[in-house]
Amino acid sequence: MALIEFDQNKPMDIVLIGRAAIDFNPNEIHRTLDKVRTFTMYVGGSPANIAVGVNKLGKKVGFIGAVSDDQFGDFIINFFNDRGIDTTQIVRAKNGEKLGLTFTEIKSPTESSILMYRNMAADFVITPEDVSEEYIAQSKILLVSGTALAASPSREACLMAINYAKKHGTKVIFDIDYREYNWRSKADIAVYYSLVGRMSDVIIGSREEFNLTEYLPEENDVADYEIAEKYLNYGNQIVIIKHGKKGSVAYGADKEAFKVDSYKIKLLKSFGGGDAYASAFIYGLLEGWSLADSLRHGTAHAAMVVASHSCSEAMQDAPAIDAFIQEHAAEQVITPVEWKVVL
Ligand SMILES: Nc1ncnc2c1ncn2[C@@H]1O[C@H](COP(=O)(O)OP(=O)(O)O)[C@@H](O)[C@H]1O
Ligand SMILES: O=C(O)C[C@@H](O)[C@H](O)C(=O)COP(=O)(O)O
Repeated sequence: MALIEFDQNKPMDIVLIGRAAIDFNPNEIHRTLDKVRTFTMYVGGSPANIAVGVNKLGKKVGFIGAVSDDQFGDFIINFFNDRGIDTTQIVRAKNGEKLGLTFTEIKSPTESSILMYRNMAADFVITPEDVSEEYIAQSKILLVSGTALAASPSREACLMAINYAKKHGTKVIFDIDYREYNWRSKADIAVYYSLVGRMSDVIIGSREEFNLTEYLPEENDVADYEIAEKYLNYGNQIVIIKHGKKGSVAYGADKEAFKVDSYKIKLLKSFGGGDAYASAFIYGLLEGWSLADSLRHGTAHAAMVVASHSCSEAMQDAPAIDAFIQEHAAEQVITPVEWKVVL
């Protein structure tokens, strides 16, 4: 019995609301950004990466967002259109707002960082009026990406989208997706993240992101399972807490809990894993797989993408992920654990 039952009469598999942006990843690696001369330009933005990932896995994907009215906005829309990702719900910023740009830094074989240029970001101009109730009603899943809650009217657009999803039985996945830029305060983060977390069906976030959701200091003694129980009690079916290269823990409403180790790979960059994880995990849910199989697929996909130069263009299809899992069959990454496991 799948943890989450989807309405198979809904023709769209997932619609995502949030930012589409651009990643400029350095071609010269293992040096600081000020020493880089050339970059490769990729579609970026966590929800856009997830959209590309779920699309690559063969699912029907739509995107709700706002992009700049310039060549960078064209790049996003053309990239999505070329892959069959529906762009009918993407609007153009009207007052010169710019597409978010992320300059990534691959400092060393183990250390990366991202530098975001998000002044007058176009993705924040999506309004509640831009959100179509009918569009959301015909999708099995709505994914809300947390950074879209950082400013209005994008914040209200997300809450409107959630209202439509709850009205029409569309499952809500909250990818916490914290980016420091644009938030007024940590209190605002806690207000909006916890609000959406009380309305979602699945929450995915790093432990740092859950600390922000709970308004906890970085150093605290709250265990993962305590946070998970809170959001399961609000009605979530699954809570996933990611811990970087240490892996993740997952808690199901059916009281199953799993510790998930990372696969051993040659790391190229430490970002991109979360979006790959989310896309392949969601694919597993849509396929009706067990929690464990969906977690394995997400973890394998994450490993493949952190070993690659791109995020969006490194997303894999199902046969490639299955082959990776076979090649790494000796690594038993999934362990059923006691509910109160501490990573
Ligand atoms: N160094 C690594 N080697 C292998 N897998 C990794 C590594 N870092 C992250 N991952 C995988 O990517 C997933 C998400 O990474 P994490 O950093 O927690 O999220 P995010 O990328 O959203 O910040 C992890 O749960 C893990 O499965
Ligand atoms: O989310 C952004 O705007 C930056 C992303 O495009 C970038 O690829 C990245 O940081 C990936 O995010 P992650 O998967 O959460 O590490």
